Amino acid sequence: MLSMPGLDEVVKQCRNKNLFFSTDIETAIREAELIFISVNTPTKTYGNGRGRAADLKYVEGCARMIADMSQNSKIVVEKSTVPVRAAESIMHILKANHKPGVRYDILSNPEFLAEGTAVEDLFQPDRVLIGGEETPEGKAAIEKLCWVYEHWIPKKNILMTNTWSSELSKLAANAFLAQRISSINSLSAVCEATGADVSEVARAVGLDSRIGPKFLQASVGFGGSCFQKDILNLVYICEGLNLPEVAAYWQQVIDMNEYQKTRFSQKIIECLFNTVTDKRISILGFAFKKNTGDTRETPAITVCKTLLDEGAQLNIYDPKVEPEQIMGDLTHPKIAESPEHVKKAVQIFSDPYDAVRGTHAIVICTEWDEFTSLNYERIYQSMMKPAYIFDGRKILQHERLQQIGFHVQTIGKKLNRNLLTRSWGSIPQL
Ligand SMILES: NC(=O)C1=CN([C@@H]2O[C@H](COP(=O)(O)OP(=O)(O)OC[C@H]3O[C@@H](n4cnc5c(N)ncnc54)[C@H](O)[C@@H]3O)[C@@H](O)[C@H]2O)C=CC1
Ligand SMILES: O=C(O)[C@H]1O[C@H](OP(=O)(O)OP(=O)(O)OC[C@H]2O[C@@H](n3ccc(=O)[nH]c3=O)[C@H](O)[C@@H]2O)[C@H](O)[C@@H](O)[C@@H]1O
Repeated sequence: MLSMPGLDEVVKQCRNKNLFFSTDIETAIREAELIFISVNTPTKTYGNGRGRAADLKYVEGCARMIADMSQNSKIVVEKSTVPVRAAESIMHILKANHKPGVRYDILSNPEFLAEGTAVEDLFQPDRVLIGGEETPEGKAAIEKLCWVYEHWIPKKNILMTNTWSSELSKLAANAFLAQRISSINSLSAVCEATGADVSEVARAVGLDSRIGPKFLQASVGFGGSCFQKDILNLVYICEGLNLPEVAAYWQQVIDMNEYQKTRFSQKIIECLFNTVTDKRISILGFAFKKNTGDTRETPAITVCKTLLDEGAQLNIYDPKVEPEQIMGDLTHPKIAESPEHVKKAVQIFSDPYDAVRGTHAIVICTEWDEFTSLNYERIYQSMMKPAYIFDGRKILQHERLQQIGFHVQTIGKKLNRNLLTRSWGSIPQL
């Protein structure tokens, strides 16, 4: 994880008391009673299941290390997000390297924290989930892990299930969360075409206690290292289980997200008189959400790529993402046909006012709080005219911006007083 408010304090309090960092893996494994495997499980980029299945090579690497180095019994905890029945593969590796007197129990204990609120989520999780075998030994292992959490979490909030339910629940939780975003984003297109306001719709729908208000914020699309990866993994599993209808159902959540990112990007081009060639556009925010410097699967990449492919020049500002990261993402072989072209067309700024000066349009890609309190009168004066703002996160005061003179477009709301377009559907002809 790249950034975590509150983590420094926790580390300062605990370091060298009950928290020790070491690269001596052998000793660490030998001394541990419980071992958490928390390594990355990215989408496979090669071979069978490429682009969809979870790559378990790092998890397998850990299992082999544990098998090699253990001299007494271990409880191995799957903390990484894994496909259903991954625990079986881990157990297979551990058992194949059996040593006398060494017994392994595998538990699934998926992580539900979100980036930016990780420490908060750790202290006050909605639930802790522990899955294990329904044998006396399995139950004893679950109790041991439970005991760790009970130091700060009431036992009633610790849910115990069988291993496969626990593994699947993690994928299911992410799929449900992403599905809500895709659902509201699909309705944002309907709102723009009809005059309904997606925020009002989300509020009205979310007040139904059976639905609830969270995760109904329409946006340029969801990003982050997990939603897409985990749903692709779920789809892959369903296909492997010969459940094509179920696979297609969840695939649609990803497809809708792609549609939303593309729709927003195309809207920018349409509004800027159908051509952005040689126009300079400022991108405010590059992280996949606020309070993190993480750019994995950030929708900003799609927006930037689309504009760059159309010949635009970009000024990019993000308060937390390192310039090398932004350039690396945009020149990645999967994104850029010509990295040299991208390097010439993109400038990265450390000040938002410098980033927007002289540009034709501002595109908000991340909901950083600081973007709401910028001096937009000053910004307007410094921009090319007509000056456009595309608010992909619905965080700005649109009427106020229109009073200043901006042409404003956002997600899920048809804003009046735009020069040439009334809705995302109408393409101005020059
Ligand atoms: N990032 C998040 O907010 C959440 C992540 N998860 C899951 O947690 C897992 C880890 O995610 P991230 O922390 O984001 O990944 P990450 O890629 O940021 O970190 C994983 C780390 O594991 C290290 N690693 C790989 N193999 C290793 C080995 N054999 N020994 C020691 N270290 C090794 C990598 O070098 C890397 O530093 C994934 O399965 C993810 O789906 C679950 C909930 C939230
Ligand atoms: O498995 C994981 O890695 C984690 O994935 C998500 O956490 P995270 O990706 O850190 O961030 P979220 O807050 O869920 O946001 C994901 C994306 O959805 C977008 N989003 C979120 C909520 C919303 O209403 N609308 C919306 O567009 C965010 O801007 C962001 O791009 C889940 O929320 C965590 O519970 C889970 O543990």
